[in-house]
Amino acid sequence: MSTSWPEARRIAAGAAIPLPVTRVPLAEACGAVLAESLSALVDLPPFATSAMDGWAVAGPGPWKVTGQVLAGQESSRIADGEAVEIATGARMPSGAEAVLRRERGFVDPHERLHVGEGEDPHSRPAVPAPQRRYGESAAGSVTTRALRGTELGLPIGTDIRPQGQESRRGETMLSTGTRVTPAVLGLAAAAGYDDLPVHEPPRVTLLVIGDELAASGLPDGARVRDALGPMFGAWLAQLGVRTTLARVADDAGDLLAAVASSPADLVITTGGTARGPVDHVHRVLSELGARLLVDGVAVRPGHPMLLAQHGGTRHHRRFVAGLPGNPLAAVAGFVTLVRPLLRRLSGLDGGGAGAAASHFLPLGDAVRTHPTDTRLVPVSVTDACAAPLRFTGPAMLRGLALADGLAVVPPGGGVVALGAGQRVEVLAV
Ligand SMILES: Nc1nc2c(c(=O)[nH]1)N[C@H]1C(S)=C(S)[C@@H](COP(=O)(O)OP(=O)(O)OC[C@H]3O[C@@H](n4cnc5c(N)ncnc54)[C@H](O)[C@@H]3O)O[C@H]1N2
Ligand code: MOO
Repeated sequence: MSTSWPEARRIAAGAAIPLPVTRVPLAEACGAVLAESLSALVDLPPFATSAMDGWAVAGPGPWKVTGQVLAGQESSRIADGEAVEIATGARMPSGAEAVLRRERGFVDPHERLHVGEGEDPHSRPAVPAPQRRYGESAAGSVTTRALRGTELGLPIGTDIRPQGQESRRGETMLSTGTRVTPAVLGLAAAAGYDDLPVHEPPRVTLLVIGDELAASGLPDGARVRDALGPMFGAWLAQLGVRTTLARVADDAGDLLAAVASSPADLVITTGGTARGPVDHVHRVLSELGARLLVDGVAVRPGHPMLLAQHGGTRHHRRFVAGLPGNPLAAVAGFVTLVRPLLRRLSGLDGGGAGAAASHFLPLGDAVRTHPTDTRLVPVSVTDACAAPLRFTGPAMLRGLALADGLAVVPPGGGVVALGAGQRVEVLAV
């Protein structure tokens, strides 16, 4: 009895429990999923810094320039009427109230800093003046009042990055269940982390079944190239999964040994799910005493897909996902069963950038429905519409290779097509 497509997806997501938590150095954390929320270990920035190269000033100008402070240096307090030359990112001296950008001020021959541009070419700033000068209105005319006003003092806080502007110490910046991306690593480092608590990445054994499959070279005689090993190997790596690939002959004993000896959290098989003379997946699962959670799904392509649980313990479950051999059918099995299961094992809970595996879009063209089964249709996304592609038979990958996603077309019942403009879920591929 086949399971409906939405139910199969729910069963796969609900079957797994997140893998144990471990702390790993930042250099090893990319792709894993945060097992705790990420809070700042310090204020960010940890101290007030200059946002620009120029001068840190205190009180009204003109100012006496008393020294220089570079990024990474400490500086002493400045008093009203004083300034220090300052570099972007340098710690603001105490007493300083604002930063005057280099291109908006000049130092006269008596070491006094003014707002504006100096008359003496030697006193001009090294950096060319911008087209619109400080105190100039957006319309382009310099108003004397604005210039005189700025000479009196810059608005307090000008071009200063205040301490804690981005985050206060202890503030939660990312929630548990966020995928660690390069940006997350950068943020974690800035916030003071050397290692991160993450879920162990799932381990997968990918068993590509079929005597007819060649691993390299041109297909010859009655053999074809294995398309699924390269495709799923790369896809699993993108999901942060450690994968071992093995090719298995159409032999029940070989398959049984390969599944039984795998230490992985999830064994994925491809091929051998139907009822042909050498389709051994069901028999092998039965010999292993595996419990079938999903045995056939009302979806096109991919209806022979299955999911089973075998061995493992109460706290560490182990699974077998049987994907059909037809390549696009195998992809349907991957997005329906494998990806939801792996997301849950990894500890993903839907938070964070790039976490969404699907979104909703209007169809660019009408799509035929299946009376009783969900259809997964390769689509390209143009002008925020999902446009169905050609070359999308179950044995084909040409359409999928151009696709941005798979549109989920629910069973039609009596309705033969979904019209253009109807909104559908689009699964990322
Ligand atoms: N009598 C029936 N026959 C079939 C049915 C059915 O309901 N009744 N379902 C068909 C459907 S739908 C599918 S999908 C396939 C599923 O078959 P299997 O999972 O048993 O897969 P195989 O028979 O091993 O292979 C099918 C097809 O796919 C090619 N293949 C397999 N692995 C790869 C690979 N790694 N790379 C490229 N191509 C691969 C294989 O050569 C076959 O052409 O069953 C239908 N039959
Ligand atoms: O499930 Mo088969 O999916 O139609 O190719």
